[in-house]
Amino acid sequence: MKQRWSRFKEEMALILRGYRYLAGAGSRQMLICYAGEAALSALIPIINLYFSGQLIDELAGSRDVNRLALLAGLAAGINLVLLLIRHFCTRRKEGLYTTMWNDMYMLYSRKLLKMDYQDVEDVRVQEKLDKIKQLQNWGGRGLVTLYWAVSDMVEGLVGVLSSMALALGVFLVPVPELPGLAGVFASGWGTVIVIALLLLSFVVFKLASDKSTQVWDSLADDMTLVNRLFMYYHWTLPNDHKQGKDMRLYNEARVMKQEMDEYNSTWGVMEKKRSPTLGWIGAVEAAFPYLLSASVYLTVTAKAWCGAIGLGGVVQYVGAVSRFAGSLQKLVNRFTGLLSNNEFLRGSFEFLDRENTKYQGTLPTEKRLDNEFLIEFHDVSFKYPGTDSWALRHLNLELRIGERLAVVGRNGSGKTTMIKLLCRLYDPTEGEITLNGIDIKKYNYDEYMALFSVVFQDYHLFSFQLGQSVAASVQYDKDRVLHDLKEAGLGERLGTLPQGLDTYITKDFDDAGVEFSGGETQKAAIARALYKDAPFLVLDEPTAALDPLAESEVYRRFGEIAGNKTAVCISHRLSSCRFCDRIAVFQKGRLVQLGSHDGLLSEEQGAYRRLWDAQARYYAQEKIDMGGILD
Ligand SMILES: Nc1ncnc2c1ncn2[C@@H]1O[C@H](COP(=O)(O)OP(=O)(O)OP(=O)(O)O)[C@@H](O)[C@H]1O
Repeated sequence: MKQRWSRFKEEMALILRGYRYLAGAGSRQMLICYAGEAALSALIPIINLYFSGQLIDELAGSRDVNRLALLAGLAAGINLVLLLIRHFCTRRKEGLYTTMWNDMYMLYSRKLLKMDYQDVEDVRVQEKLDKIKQLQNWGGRGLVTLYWAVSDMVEGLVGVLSSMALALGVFLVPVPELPGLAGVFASGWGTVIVIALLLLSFVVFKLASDKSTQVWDSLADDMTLVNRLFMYYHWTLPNDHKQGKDMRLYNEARVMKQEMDEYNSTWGVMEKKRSPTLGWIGAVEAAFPYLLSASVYLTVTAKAWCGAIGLGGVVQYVGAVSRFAGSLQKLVNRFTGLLSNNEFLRGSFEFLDRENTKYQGTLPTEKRLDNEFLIEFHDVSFKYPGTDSWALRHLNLELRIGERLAVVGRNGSGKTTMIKLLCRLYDPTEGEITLNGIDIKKYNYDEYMALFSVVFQDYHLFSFQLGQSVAASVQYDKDRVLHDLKEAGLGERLGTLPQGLDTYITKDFDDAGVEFSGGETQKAAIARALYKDAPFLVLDEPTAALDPLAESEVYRRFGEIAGNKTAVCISHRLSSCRFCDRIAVFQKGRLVQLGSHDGLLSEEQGAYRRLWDAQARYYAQEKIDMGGILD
């Protein structure tokens, strides 16, 4: 018993935590409006029942005009005031509705944005979030349940208390002894039967609610993958125009159809599994309030039959009883629903409470105008979480101040991984990376990140206005943005944009937006890195999408663009490496060569020489095939 009580207290504490969370997330007003509207919705009919009973008794009895007028006036006045307040709450609530959903989604997106990057990439974390969203959108479970529960809980509670107050009289009226069933219900036994049914209802509601929770939860596990496929096939693929070309050229609609058929049959099986159980649970839940009402109706009828209560009393009590049954069902249903929802609430909090495990240092980074920052990799090795193979092994490397370092190597040799470690998106599995002699983990993470401007291979520009995208900010320095766009080679194109920096990239938010070509988008991404003006400039395949002239321009002016920054450039175009001070050659996760272009070329058996020869041969062949057109 003690254990049950402490379990119950735990459950209640979790529900309260949920409400505090929502109120803290900006939904306090919304919750108050919900509660106000619900309380008045329950109270108004009860007040009307009371006045109806009084008016009928007066009409059937002394028919005093003054008292009739007073009762009618009071009823109308109270109704008017309460209806106005309720209307206000409803309107306000509707106005806050969008904000509420915004707050709800923001809770999760804010958490994702602050989460360690390695967790965001982790498919298990993604699955957890998918499950939360799926339960929220389909079953209305999790935090969102607390919103809907406010209405029913308050309406139910106010309804139960007020109808009990109104109906109490029927159980207290003294009655003469009556024969048969009427005697049972008119006597104290009627009250006992009502109370027994009431208690039984609680038990049945709780059992039914537990069962339905079990069904939902087991389905949620099964459905997570199906739901992801659903979103991918029905939403991501058809709606992302960038996928449209491949979809058509490779007739991928065929694959989609097959997958959708598969999905539909899985869905059908799930539905079949769910429907009967949830159906009978609903039927049992609905039956009990009716049994309860029937027993009170019998009590009222028996007492009215023997003349213990008048016509007005019958209207008042019958009305109160039916409201009581409805309110009780609502209250118990919602309350047990809230308790069973705790299972999902726990899932939401597990996600929201997930601690960042990445060590958060406190040291501020030095603010150096001379960019005297020295980064060193000390015997660094790295495995991606959940994998057994080393993506990087025993890396020792120094990024010298102000130097231009090119990083080359075959696909999968660990180049991008090195950049991810450099920016602390991941921490080394072994070894350490230092900045000016201190382990980078000890620095304040945000300050450390501020040292890097990176253009990743899979860079992403948001569909904002061009100026805002480059500055990554709503307010920005226009002259600097213009300068950096020109530096990145987008100056000429900028002149053709009717709205200049205010032009939206893509048509997602504006019909007049521009769809940049792949190369133009890459130039804008380079401009964004330049605008950040961090001491380290890291470019991962920065010219993959550029035309030959634009590419040679970027490399020719690489030194100028990088200024006094330390620049790291990953590239498969080895000719571009000639512009760099040193070249690091990676092979199967290891740094196998490090030196200048000329030095590395002179090592005839070296990896760099092999890569160079392979590429040079290709260009020489192309030159022959094209009959010297390129000369
Ligand atoms: N998120 C990840 N999870 C698990 N393994 C990964 C992940 N990202 C990369 N890898 C693996 O790590 C190894 C190194 O990948 P990395 O992206 O660093 O190669 P790269 O040299 O940049 O290749 P490329 O030239 O193709 O861009 C590869 O074997 C790759 O499959």
